Amino acid sequence: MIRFDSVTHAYSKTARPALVDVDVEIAKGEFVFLVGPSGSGKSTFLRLVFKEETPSKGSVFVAGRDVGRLSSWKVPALRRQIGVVFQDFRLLPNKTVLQNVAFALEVIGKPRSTVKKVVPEVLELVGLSGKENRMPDELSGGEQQRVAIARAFVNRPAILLADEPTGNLDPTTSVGIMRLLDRINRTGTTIVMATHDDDVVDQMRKRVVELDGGRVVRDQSRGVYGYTR
Ligand SMILES: Nc1ncnc2c1ncn2[C@@H]1O[C@H](COP(=O)(O)OP(=O)(O)OP(=O)(O)O)[C@@H](O)[C@H]1O
Repeated sequence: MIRFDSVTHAYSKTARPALVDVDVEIAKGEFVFLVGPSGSGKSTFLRLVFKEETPSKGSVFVAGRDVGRLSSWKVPALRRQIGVVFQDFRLLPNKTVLQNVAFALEVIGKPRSTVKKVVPEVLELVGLSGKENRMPDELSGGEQQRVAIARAFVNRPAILLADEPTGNLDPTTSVGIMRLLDRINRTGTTIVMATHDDDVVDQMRKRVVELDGGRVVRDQSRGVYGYTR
């Protein structure tokens, strides 16, 4: 589903590369944690999948396509296959829970009847039924992240990328978010999650890819967090 083929990426010609000669293959339906010290290249890895950045060398394949060579008019179609969740939720503050999730479908031109049907379904899936009309600032951090996950998943993308999704949450709330991501993964969605959350990684026992200085230094199935910060 995702393949990095000798990928090196530098943000500028003079900068030290953020990723160096990375070879990673992620199959459809896998759940992968990206771990590593701050600045090791985790977010850069995710940005390359999403084509927010294009590799300086090597190729990134998503669903069989070399995303570095994708023409710009095809990028929206690529991004429709990928949901993204961030540490800071990034909800639209002036829209309700329902409107935040519906908006993700409206911008890609889904008919109103589809929006009306699928938004309540996904809000039920993430455990937010009954809170449809709240504003983001009337929700807890965990609930806000559930809205963000609903928004990322409402279009049923093949891939969900999560950059430190539990970074702003307390441990108990984080467990709930991880259960939700696990449930989404069980529907067949491939998940790649960058994290510093050692408890989460150790509890889930999924594949762990560790980066250090932009290089892959460990790739372990049913892995643990495995290094001290
Ligand atoms: N937009 C950018 N422009 C220039 N350099 C960048 C940019 N984003 C990241 N970098 C550099 O690339 C390297 C990798 O950064 P990246 O954000 O991928 O690391 P990370 O592992 O996600 O870190 P953290 O855990 O702190 O989020 C770092 O040296 C960083 O300073």
